[in-house]
Amino acid sequence: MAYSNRNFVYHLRLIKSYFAGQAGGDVVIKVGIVGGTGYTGVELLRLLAIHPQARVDVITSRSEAGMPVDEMYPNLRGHYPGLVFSEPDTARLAACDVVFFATPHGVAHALAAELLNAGTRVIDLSADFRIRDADEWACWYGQPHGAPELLPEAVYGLPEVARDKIRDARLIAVPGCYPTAVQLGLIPLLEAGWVEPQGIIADCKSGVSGAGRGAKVGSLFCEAGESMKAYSVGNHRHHPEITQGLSDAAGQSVGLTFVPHLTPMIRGIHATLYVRLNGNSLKRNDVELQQLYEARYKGEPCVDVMSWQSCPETRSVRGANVCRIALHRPQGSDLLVILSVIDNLVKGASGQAVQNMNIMFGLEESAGLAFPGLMP
Ligand SMILES: NC(=O)C1=CN([C@@H]2O[C@H](COP(=O)(O)OP(=O)(O)OC[C@H]3O[C@@H](n4cnc5c(N)ncnc54)[C@H](OP(=O)(O)O)[C@@H]3O)[C@@H](O)[C@H]2O)C=CC1
Ligand SMILES: CC(=O)N[C@@H](CCC(=O)OP(=O)(O)O)C(=O)O
Repeated sequence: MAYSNRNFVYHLRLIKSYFAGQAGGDVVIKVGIVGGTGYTGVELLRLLAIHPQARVDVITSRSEAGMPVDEMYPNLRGHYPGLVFSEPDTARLAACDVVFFATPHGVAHALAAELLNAGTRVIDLSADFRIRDADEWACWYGQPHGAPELLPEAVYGLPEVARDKIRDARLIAVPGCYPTAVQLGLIPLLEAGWVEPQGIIADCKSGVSGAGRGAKVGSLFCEAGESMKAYSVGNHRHHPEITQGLSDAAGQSVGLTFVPHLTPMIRGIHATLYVRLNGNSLKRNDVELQQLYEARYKGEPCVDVMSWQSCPETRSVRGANVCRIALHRPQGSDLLVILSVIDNLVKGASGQAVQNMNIMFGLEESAGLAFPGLMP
């Protein structure tokens, strides 16, 4: 196949960013964000405000075009002088090194190819490229897949699994919030083959910001502020995404019951995961189980394996790009309970997106992300 001009531009940018990263540093990554007024969009702005090597050049909103960013979000006052929301404009976005899509499903389908062709890398926070099979995506998302030709090159951006692929990727599908908490909680056991791959139960609780900023009756304070409810029992759209990741880890298809709940907190995901040890692994003691997790996540900057039988709190990861995990084995039974917590807007979305950007551009993986959670 002929080496096109587009490929040349892309590889030139890649080489420049790689060497700038190796040089330790003074590279400035030009960032565009599509969907800057939503919760994941403003979280990207908060994180990138203190990022040492990124500069937000373009931020879009159709409804707030013309509005200064720090007028809409006063927490950003002083951080983005002169930055104004603008209508999505592909030419301006294509002048960026990387564009984040913090938009509803379907938007990245429509715009990603043009940006990639211009040599801009794309990090999509929506589910547009998370499921490998276009027909399965269409089935769960209720619309035809808008860019099936891009699926083969899309990399599922869970750094703890796909770091090497992320490094060279042009198009990243940032994992969903529930899928991040569930996969990180279960991957060590599934990779090791120590648990029954059928009969996995993921009982998950989410804060209300998971539903986005758009006005919805279910997100009103009077509806969600002092109440808790399960929803989409057995048919949530994250089911195929979680199953895909867990099956990859297990090397065979897994059986999963996934029950999400809406809880009266603003941020946070708490996943309580139930699995049964299989045949030979029944003999494993608590120390071996704990060591499995500690070894699997050794050196991972964004995963914290807590001590045996700890109870991680969502507030301990509030605002932080961390997944905290703890293991329990009730009364020495064959049942293991794994607790996994993240902030849905950080490790579950925007923080993980920035982590991917850091890897793609050869920066320190936790650049701009190494701060603790907010307690109380
Ligand atoms: N909230 C969360 O915890 C998580 C969210 N995600 C995913 O991230 C994405 C964004 O979520 P979230 O920030 O919560 O969503 P919001 O509803 O809060 O914000 C959506 C943003 O997209 C813009 N937008 C909407 N439609 C279009 C369009 N057709 N073209 C261009 N821009 C558009 C909106 O601005 P405007 O209409 O003014 O253009 C707004 O800025 C979603 O796909 C979501 O599923 C992933 C993980 C966690
Ligand atoms: C509380 C709540 O409503 N959560 C959302 C999931 C978060 C989200 O935006 O989904 P993606 O990760 O697929 O982008 C939901 O259940 O639909």
